[in-house]
Amino acid sequence: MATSLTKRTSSTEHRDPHSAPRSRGLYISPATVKLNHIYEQNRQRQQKKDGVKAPEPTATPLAKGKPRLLLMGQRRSGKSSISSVVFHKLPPNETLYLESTARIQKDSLNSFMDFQVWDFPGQIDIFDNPNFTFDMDAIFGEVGALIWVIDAQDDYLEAVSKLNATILHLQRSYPHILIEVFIHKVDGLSDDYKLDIQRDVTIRIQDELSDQGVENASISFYLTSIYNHSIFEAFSKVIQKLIPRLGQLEALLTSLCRTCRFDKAYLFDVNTKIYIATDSSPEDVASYEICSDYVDVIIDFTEVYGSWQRSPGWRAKLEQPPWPKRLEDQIGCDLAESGMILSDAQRPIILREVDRFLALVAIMHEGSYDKMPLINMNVDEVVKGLTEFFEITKPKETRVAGKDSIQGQMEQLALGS
Ligand SMILES: Nc1nc2c(ncn2[C@@H]2O[C@H](COP(=O)(O)OP(=O)(O)OP(=O)(O)O)[C@@H](O)[C@H]2O)c(=O)[nH]1
Repeated sequence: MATSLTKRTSSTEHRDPHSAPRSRGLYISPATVKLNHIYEQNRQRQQKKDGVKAPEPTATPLAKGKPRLLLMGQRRSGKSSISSVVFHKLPPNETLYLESTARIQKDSLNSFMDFQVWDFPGQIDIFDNPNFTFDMDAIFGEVGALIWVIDAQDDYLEAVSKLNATILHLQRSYPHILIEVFIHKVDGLSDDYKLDIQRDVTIRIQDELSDQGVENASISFYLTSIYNHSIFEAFSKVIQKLIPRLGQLEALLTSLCRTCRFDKAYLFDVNTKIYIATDSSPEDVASYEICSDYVDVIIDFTEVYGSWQRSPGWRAKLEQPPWPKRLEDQIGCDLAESGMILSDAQRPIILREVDRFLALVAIMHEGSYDKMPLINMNVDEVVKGLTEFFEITKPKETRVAGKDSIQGQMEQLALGS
């Protein structure tokens, strides 16, 4: 069995939102469609309430953009570190040298779903700043989720009260925005203390909001640190909320796990190690960690060997007995695949590339190797289903172009090429 996965082809780029749209700007993801719909609903509701004609949006948010995640919180709470570690693979220790952010940092991420991550400077209080008036629509109009970062190693009372003020503002004008609270830097804190902080922060926010008559704000809390997998898990859960028809992806993975008797299956965005879907079995941190480390190993391996061209002589040698077959026919699938056995539990892990951004990673049962042909067949079908799932959301012209490029990638990757 050969090991191969495409190189990191998705790019993170700093892009001015006012710059000319890219050719892929034509691509309208369902998440964007949903956001646009909510945006329009709010605009009309506001218009009815105020009795005045709300301004038509200058350009539809749909045409402008991609779902946006906004990172906010106090100075030095860890926003830039989170964005650098998750989206730019900065080693956590190197975040010590990050400078304070002075302007909004905008990252456009081209992945299985195009989205933006904005890092908002902690030194600016957007709702209480006599020196500036901000264009709230430009900042919050397309936001799918606001991630509020609280430094758990510091006095967090002020951060909580600013978060409360922000939620109250957003509830009025942008009630569709999901509020995701990262209680951050929990590394080095005892488990009991972490849970105490989480309970305290939750109660303070709920009390304040219910005093103000806000009962149904959508707020979630996560304990995070850049020094372990928790930040990737938290981001995974936030991103999943922005994926339309997530239930169908989960159903596909659940049925794969049932058919092949897998312990757990994840669909990973290989560049960020965010999992965008998993099966419905209970969450298991250890499984996520091992699968995510495995994706890392494969990516590193591929960066070294991925574009390695085999010489005709070497190829001929590989195609001789005891395996007298074309190299392409010696493997279970024509895409990239990889397998590994965990030495402690004897549970093999299977990895299969879905497209250039996504990989299916699953933990199998002990002894599953006997049933490999059957498992490969089922995995093939699920990979086909997943490819279709992401393909049908693209407009026709993007679909054709995308297919070509994926095909090109696959040709390169066809084992041994
Ligand atoms: N222990 C620990 N330190 C962290 C963690 N995340 C970030 N830090 C540290 O926190 C400090 C501040 O991080 P930044 O990312 O610059 O904070 P920021 O919120 O972007 O700050 P502003 O740009 O001023 O708004 C850095 O020294 C990081 O190394 C974490 O999970 N654990």
